[in-house]
Parts: sequence; C-alpha cells; structure tokens
Amino acid sequence: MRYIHVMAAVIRDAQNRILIAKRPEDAHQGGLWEFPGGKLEDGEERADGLRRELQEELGIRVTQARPLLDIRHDYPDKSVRLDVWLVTGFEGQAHGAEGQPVRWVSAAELDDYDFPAANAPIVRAAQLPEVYLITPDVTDEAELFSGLERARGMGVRLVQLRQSRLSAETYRDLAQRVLARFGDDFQWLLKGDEQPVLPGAGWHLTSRQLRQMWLQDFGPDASGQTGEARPKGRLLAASCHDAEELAMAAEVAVDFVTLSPVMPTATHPDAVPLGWELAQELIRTVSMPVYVLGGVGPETRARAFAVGAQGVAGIRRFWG
Ligand SMILES: Nc1nc2c([nH]c(=O)n2[C@@H]2O[C@H](COP(=O)(O)OP(=O)(O)OP(=O)(O)O)[C@@H](O)[C@H]2O)c(=O)[nH]1
Ligand SMILES: [Mg+2]
Repeated sequence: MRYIHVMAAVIRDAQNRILIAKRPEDAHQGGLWEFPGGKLEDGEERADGLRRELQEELGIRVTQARPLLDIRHDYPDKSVRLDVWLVTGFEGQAHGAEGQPVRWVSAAELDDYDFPAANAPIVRAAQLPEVYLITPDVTDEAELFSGLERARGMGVRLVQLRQSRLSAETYRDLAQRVLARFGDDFQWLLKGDEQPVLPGAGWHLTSRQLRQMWLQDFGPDASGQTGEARPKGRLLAASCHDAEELAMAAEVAVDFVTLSPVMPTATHPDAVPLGWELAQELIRTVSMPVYVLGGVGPETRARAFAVGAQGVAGIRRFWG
C-alpha cells in the first residue's frame, strides 16, 4: 500500500488554543475541519515540508515544532500517512491564506467539530498532556493528597489513581474522596474491574483486561457487535508491553496506551526492558498516543518525543 505522506500541524498559541481550518468543499474529505498541512514533496525534509505548508496555507513562519503523532489511515479511495507535529512557536498572524475559514479553539472544543475519520487520534493527542502521572502506593491518605497538590503545582494534568494494595471497595471509597477534592484539577484514570461510575473518571485497563475486552469484541466467539457504547468524554486507556497488546488496543480503539518497560525499573526488576529502539519500532506500528513507561522521567521527554511517543508516564520520578 502506498501511503501519501502528509505533514499536518497541531498549532498551539500562548493561551493553549489550537488552530483548525475548514477544508474546501471540493477537496478530499471536503467541508470537514482539519489540522492545517499538506503533502510532503519528493526529497523534502519533514520539518521543511511542515514549514512550507504552514507558510502557504496560514502565512506563518514556524519557529518551534516537534513530532506529535504519526498515523496511517486507509480511506476507501486513498491511504494517507498523517505525520502530525505540534507547533508551539511561530511568527506572523495565522489566517486562511487560501481563503479557507480558520478558527482558534480550546482543546476540549475540538470534540464539537467534524474532522475526517483519520483525525480521531490527532484530536486525542492534542488534548492529552506530555506527562502521565501514576500514583505510588502510599501508606496514608494525607501523603497521597499532598503529593497530588505538588503534582498540580508542577503542572501535571493527567493522573492514574493506582493503589495496588487496596481492596476494590476501599479503592472505590478513596477514589471518591480524591475526585471530590481534585476532580477538576486533573483528568483522572481509575483502575478496577469495571468502568468507573464516578462522573468524568476514565478507566485504565490492565493488559489482561484489555485482552478480555478484545476477546469479547473481536475474538473467535465474539458476537460481531462491539461492546457497550463508550461513555462520551471519558478516557479509556490500556497498559501494553508488546506488539500484540498494542494491536489489541488499536482494535478496541482505546484513547491512549502506556508502553512498558522501556528502561529498567526498580518496581519491576525482572521485566526485560524494551529499549528505545524497539519502543520506536512498536510505536510506529500504531496510530494512537503512546506514553512510554518504565525507567523514564520528566527529563526523558525529548527522547520520548523523538521515538514518536505522546510523552512519558511514571510513578516515583514524577512524584515531586
Ligand atoms: N492537511 C490535512 N489533511 C488531512 C487531515 N486529515 C486527513 O485525513 N487529511 C487527508 O490528507 C490529505 C492531505 O492533503 P491536503 O489536501 O491537505 O494536501 P495539500 O495541502 O498538499 O493540497 P493539494 O493537494 O490540494 O495541493 C488529504 O487526502 C486529506 O483528506 C488533516 O487533519 N489535515
Ligand atoms: Mg492542505
């Protein structure tokens, strides 16, 4: 399959707004909103292609950009590789230089616009931060609360409430108190055997739960119908460790995954680390945001971006 290599940009301004543009009615996927960009030319460097397209379409000069998400999508009539970069620095006033309507919107407002089918993971990547904090096991609640306050102060926005030593019931009660206090400060992912009922809370599946969900929906005995409708606006994530689990996560269409362990970690000393090279190869095969996990820290961010990750996830090294 020949994929048309397209450079596209999630452009973020100082107020964290994102620029979207409307595709001309007569274009491929016409009339839908898009992230500005266009086809890479033969022999052109990716960053150069991105800069050229944004100059042509918006009249801006890119000064700061990095890869965000690299996805492949098969439309009935063509296949595209959307090589999406996050642009956080540019000069000039962005405008529809080709007459197309453009609009600055908040990350949450992206949900209200119609994009081509290939764009769902791009919208997710635009909405997700660079750091995914997983809470360490703590012995008392005060420690958990003060840690979360520190995390909030450091700009953390996405948190998985993990407390591996609690019974399901104790965990649920704790989650309720934590969300009552910090519900608006973070996007929350909860653990457990069922979709959490707490308003707004997402669900982070273990790789075993992911496999079960996949078997139900796509396995040999699957009914052919996909599982219960996904509650809107709630994140679904999964822990993955290899190509097979990543493929299942893609089919189940989770919002994002963690991939681990990338480097050796103290918490899982027996697990064989993937290493950066294999992590990159694995990330390349999937079209969704991936957080690398295991032996990485906030300072490893640039490395994570370079291998195509959404960002870094972790416990201790992220816990102020
Ligand atoms: N730019 C852009 N293209 C997208 C997005 N999503 C998506 O499926 N595409 C597809 O990727 C291809 C991008 O081509 P384009 O029409 O922007 O290309 P271009 O700017 O070079 O235009 P041209 O071919 O008219 O010169 C189209 O088939 C389009 O449908 C998106 O968010 N942004
Ligand atoms: Mg274009």
